[in-house]
Amino acid sequence: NSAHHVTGTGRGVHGDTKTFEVSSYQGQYVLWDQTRGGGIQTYTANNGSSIPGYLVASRTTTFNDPAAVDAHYYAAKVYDYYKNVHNRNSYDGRGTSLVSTVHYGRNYMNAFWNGRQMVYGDGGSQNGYTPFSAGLDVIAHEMTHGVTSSSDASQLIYRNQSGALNEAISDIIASDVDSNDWLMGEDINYVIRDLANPTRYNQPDHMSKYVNTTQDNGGVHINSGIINKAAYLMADGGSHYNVTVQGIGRAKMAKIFHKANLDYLYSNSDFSAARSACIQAATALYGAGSQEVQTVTNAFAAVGIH
Ligand SMILES: CCCCC[C@H](S)C(=O)N[C@@H](Cc1ccccc1)C(=O)N[C@@H](C)C(=O)O
Ligand SMILES: [Zn+2]
Repeated sequence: NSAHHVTGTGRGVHGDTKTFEVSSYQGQYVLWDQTRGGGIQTYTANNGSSIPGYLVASRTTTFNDPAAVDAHYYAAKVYDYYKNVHNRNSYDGRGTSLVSTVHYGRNYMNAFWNGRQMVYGDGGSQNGYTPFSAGLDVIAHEMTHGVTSSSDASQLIYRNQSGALNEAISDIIASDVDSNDWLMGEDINYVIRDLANPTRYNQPDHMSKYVNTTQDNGGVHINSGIINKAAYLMADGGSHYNVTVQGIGRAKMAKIFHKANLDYLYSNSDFSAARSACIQAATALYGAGSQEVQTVTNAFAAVGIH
């Protein structure tokens, strides 16, 4: 009812004033947007590790927790992206409420999806103590893990090639949401991946450079560079290892990966299965023999996946 559609305001981590949907609750205002799906709720762990923690509240409609303001604002942005671009209601397509927790742990230099919700650390000395919720690409990355894990087809086991694919899909969709560059982490003072040039941040950009390791769940944040590069080539085109790719644009590339994730990938799909899944998705979306199918085929060939 109308009591619930209250406009809140607050400054984000970078000092910018944002407005967002809040609710009146027990005589206070809380970061609970009841206008999107089953709701968007933002909590704080108060630098503890039990989640979700406490619903962020304020005595007025002004909120003074920049990390929470950004988490809440960007969660709504990514909700709207999935609804408007992919016609998907929340991460599971069923409108399940979207929950975030900020101020997780102490100087925690990461963000993650714990199977049910998004969780953000406050950052540390390596990124100027910038909370991880200050980056739209971070929120989009984490929510996309929720999409992947709720797609009964894929799950994409978080290890080795299926895990690197899981990570790549989160980066790829995040690059369509935060679409003015191909970098990951630029808004949290922590650029750690570049889809256009994975080698810039020590990621492989071709199968011949695949890293077999026990670190990082079998290199899920390392080998994702190979799939990330293929996605970049699909979108912007280019020549890579003597293979030329005709770009089809970021939007079509993201539709192909999203459809592949939901309909054609499975828990232990490897990089070769990702190629097949993207070809099948492009065929379903744009037709056999379409430029899009050709571009997908060539992009995977360019990174050594046939
Ligand atoms: C706790 C277990 C590890 C979870 C890893 C999460 S899903 C993850 O991949 N987080 C992103 C955060 C991110 C997203 C976009 C831009 C910058 C940073 C990530 O890449 N984490 C790196 C630091 C990592 O875990 O190695
Ligand atoms: Zn991730």
